[in-house]
Amino acid sequence: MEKTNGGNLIQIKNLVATVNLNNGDTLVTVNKANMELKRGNSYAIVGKSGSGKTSLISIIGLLNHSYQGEFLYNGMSVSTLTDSQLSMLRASNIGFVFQNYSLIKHLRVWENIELPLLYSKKKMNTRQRKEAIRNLLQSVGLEGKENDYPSNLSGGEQQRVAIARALAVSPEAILCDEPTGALDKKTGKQIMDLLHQVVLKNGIMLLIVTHDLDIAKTCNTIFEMDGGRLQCVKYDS
Ligand SMILES: Nc1ncnc2c1ncn2[C@@H]1O[C@H](COP(=O)(O)OP(=O)(O)OP(=O)(O)O)[C@@H](O)[C@H]1O
Repeated sequence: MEKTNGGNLIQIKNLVATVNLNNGDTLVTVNKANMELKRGNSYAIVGKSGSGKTSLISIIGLLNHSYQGEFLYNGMSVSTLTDSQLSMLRASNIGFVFQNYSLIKHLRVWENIELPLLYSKKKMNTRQRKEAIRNLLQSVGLEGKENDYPSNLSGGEQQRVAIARALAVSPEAILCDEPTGALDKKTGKQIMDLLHQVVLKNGIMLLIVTHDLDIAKTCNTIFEMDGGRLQCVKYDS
């Protein structure tokens, strides 16, 4: 896919998402949202509980394809892609980091990081995967932990594994839903420092959803959601 479009990795225009409630009503979760998300930049979405943050990031992460409006990825309309093309685009280009780390408990650290490499279109042999995993562990400061199980690691260390797993496919975007939500303030700051360091180094677009304004302020741009409406409240040129 060609990487043009003025540095925009993702553009959404007048994006609307709805859910059908049990009582027959329709709830608008995302109401005419507009965003331009560029490579190498970081973005935060803040807003009250229920304001639509997760609904929006799920669409941007290609996890939910049910919306109206325009969604361009690398200048190409996502609505023209088939389900399998969307899955491949997501698996090969987007890394996810969640509040609860979402590691597979019965797999060792290195096996958790290996999983996206096995599903990506960027095929590697066993030796290349081992080398990639060693480099990834080094980049998140977890050398020597490759054979541990997630339950033997601290919360901060588990989130570092999740970041290494997100980085494994050399993604164009990393999307995080409350990445520091389960961590103390100091560890949360270390995780954000790490995220900013790896996205800058690799020219990745970082988008985080957070309740924590101090965490949001570490990003170039802050959006606020309120009742499904999205507004840009801070922008660094
Ligand atoms: N599948 C669904 N069925 C019914 N209501 C839904 C569904 N998904 C989302 N909602 C509602 O849509 C609104 C937006 O939800 P969303 O999870 O996007 O908010 P949020 O800002 O991420 O909230 P939080 O910060 O608590 O995670 C909420 O009122 C939620 O209850």
